[in-house]
Amino acid sequence: MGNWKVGTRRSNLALTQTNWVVDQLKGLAPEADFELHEIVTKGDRILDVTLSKVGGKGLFVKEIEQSLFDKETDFAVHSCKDMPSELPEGLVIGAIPKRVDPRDVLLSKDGKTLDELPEGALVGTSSLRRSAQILAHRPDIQIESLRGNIDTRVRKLEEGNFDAIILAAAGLERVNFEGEIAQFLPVEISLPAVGQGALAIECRADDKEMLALLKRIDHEPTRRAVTAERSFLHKLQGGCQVPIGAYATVAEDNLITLTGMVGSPDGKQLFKNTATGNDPLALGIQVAEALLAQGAGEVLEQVLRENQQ
Ligand SMILES: NCc1[nH]cc(CCC(=O)O)c1CC(=O)O
Repeated sequence: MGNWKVGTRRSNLALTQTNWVVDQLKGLAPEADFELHEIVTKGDRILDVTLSKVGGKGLFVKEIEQSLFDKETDFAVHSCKDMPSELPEGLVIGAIPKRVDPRDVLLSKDGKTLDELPEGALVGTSSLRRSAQILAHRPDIQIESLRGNIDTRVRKLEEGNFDAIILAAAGLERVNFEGEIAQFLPVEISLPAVGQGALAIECRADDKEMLALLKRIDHEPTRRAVTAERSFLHKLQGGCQVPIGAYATVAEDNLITLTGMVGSPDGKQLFKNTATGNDPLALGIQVAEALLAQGAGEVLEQVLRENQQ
């Protein structure tokens, strides 16, 4: 039943994730057919500029969403953290499979941990969220921009351009680079990006047959956690260009505990709040409002002003 066209980015990580999803679906619907369509996004094309300066939300998803609207594809596999907090009218997230490790990790010369890095060490990351939190923990560290696919970033570390780099555990795990990890950063030090470690499968809102198939690989606790994180992000109007982090877990009683963070890129100001609740949307808004009450709004406005310059 069904002949599905699948939109995917072309990177090793994107293809690995897409193939993983297709394998899951084939296991559930052996008679279905899947055809991969590789799509190059703006975020893939512009590699020489710091992400926060490229501007615009959804850098890695726009062209893929267009192909869904045009019916060139039927569903698309994204890293959840690359998805803007609001989807265009007519598209929905049909499934969020079980999340893998959400943490950030440090890769370094000689396997040094964050605390073992020498005074003034050079750390590569283009994420304001990561730089804010690293600098809050180690103000002596020098941060330098680092973009590109996982392979490119690891190569730049190996070529000696940095003392350490920071990446997502999930991406490394998926492309079998875990061996390179020097340290899993505790979420108390580096709160992950919203949705980090989870996949989001997007499709047309009116495609009933597609939705019925995707529902079978949806993981309810992950969806609840990620929905709370995305509600938090949406309330703060954030994208990948602002220093915002969030991480939610779901306990056995189904209650969600969400921690949210807003920081200044220099790490001198870091606002955090944790709350527990049953309704993911309300919980996200509650944690966002707690941060705004602490003064996080001014920090976010400052970052947005600087990005526009
Ligand atoms: N921003 C790019 C991106 N999008 C998703 C992942 C990793 C996989 C994930 O978090 O699900 C990465 C690489 C990274 O941040 O290290």
